[in-house]
Amino acid sequence: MLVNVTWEEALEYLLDFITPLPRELVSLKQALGRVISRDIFVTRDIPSHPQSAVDGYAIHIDDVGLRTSFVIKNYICKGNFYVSPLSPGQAVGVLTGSPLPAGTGAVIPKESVIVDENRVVFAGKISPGSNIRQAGEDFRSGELLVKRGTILDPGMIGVLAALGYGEVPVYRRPRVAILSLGHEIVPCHVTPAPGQVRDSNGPLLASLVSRDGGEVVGVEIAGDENAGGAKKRLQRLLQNADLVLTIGGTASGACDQALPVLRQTGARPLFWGIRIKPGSHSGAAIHDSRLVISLSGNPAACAVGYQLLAAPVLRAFQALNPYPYRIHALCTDRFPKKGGPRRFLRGHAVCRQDGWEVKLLPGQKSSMLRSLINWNALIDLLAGHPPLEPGSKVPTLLLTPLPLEKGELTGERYPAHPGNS
Ligand SMILES: Nc1nc2c(c(=O)[nH]1)N[C@H]1C(S)=C(S)[C@@H](COP(=O)(O)OP(=O)(O)OC[C@H]3O[C@@H](n4cnc5c(N)ncnc54)[C@H](O)[C@@H]3O)O[C@H]1N2
Ligand code: MOO
Repeated sequence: MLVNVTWEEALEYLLDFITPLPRELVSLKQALGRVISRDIFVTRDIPSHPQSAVDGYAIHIDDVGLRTSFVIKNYICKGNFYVSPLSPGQAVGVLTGSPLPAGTGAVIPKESVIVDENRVVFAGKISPGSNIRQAGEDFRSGELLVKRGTILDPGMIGVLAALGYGEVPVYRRPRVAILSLGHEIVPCHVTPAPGQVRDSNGPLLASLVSRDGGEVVGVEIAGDENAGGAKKRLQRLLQNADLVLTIGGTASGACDQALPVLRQTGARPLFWGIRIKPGSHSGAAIHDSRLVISLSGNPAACAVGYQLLAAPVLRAFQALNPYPYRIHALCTDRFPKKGGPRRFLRGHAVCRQDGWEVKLLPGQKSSMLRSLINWNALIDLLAGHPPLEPGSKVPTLLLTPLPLEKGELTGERYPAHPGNS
């Protein structure tokens, strides 16, 4: 077992054990946020045939811009989509989206014509192709639509539905079990007795896992079970999970049981201890082909350990790029501590007109929960760093998938009312 490794080394040891999970078909209704497991091509033109863009009258190509009066041949309406080709001098009444008869050169909107019994008169100007949606103008058959490894978003789901995909091929979601090992931990709905602590890390990790595309298959607490009980619990969770996250007991105190319990299950430790703060006692082990990542019990250390170790693993299981986005951001606040190991500070990053800015969140002790509110970035301070001053540029990891391009502000959400100033 390797001890006190760098974060990069820890990550590579973990990623070396991961291959993308098997593929499965899911219904389009369940596909939002899932990762597509093979390239998907457009299977037919959209629209599949020329269509009218307006309610009006289709006229022949030879009449466009020349003739003003037409004989109404018939109407394409609900239940009557077939019409024989148009001839010069004829008009066919159409609705928005109607297929157009062969020979159509333009569609005149109905508000621009005068209808007189079986004739329609149009005195305005119209050019060839007006008000016609051409076949394939939106998507062309054979075009690459969604690349393997893409996270499906609502727009893609709309296009897949238009193409008739009832199901799509995706990578299976990683199954993740969460186990709190601390003897003092009780479920969050329980009023804790003196010395007991509500389980906040379990629900925290469960929501991070769900947000990152994982399926939470258990959130359990070993509580006051003896080591044998915790071992059995972990063994059972390992049977149904690709990844188990244990919480607490990572330091080397008398009651710290993460590493001993892992060893009792027959898991092989990969590394223990990382040269970072918080999360310095995190470790990992492998059991058959299942991974266990042991995170600190201290809430902020647990959350940072998750982002640095577990989130990349979840992405790798789904064939996504595992590494977090790195930006350089202007830090708005002071952090007085200096020196010590590489430190990850919790921050809130925003993209301003002139670049990224990161605010240091209050409550940076690893025992505190406060910095997890509005948390979307980790400021990465190298070992031996000087105090952080406002206005310094800092390497920062982004924790939520955000577009990296600098956005233009297109308007104000709540423009100031002249009377309110
Ligand atoms: N003598 C030393 N003591 C400690 C060291 C050290 O190096 N030497 N390291 C400190 C650091 S740094 C950290 S981080 C923690 C690591 O603690 P463990 O991973 O062993 O976690 P526990 O001792 O079990 O718990 C720590 C803290 O977290 C609370 N906790 C645990 N589980 C949960 C949960 N599911 N939900 C909410 N809170 C939880 C627990 O009650 C403790 O308060 O060790 C330091 N000590
Ligand atoms: O490892 Mo502790 O997480 O440094 O705070």
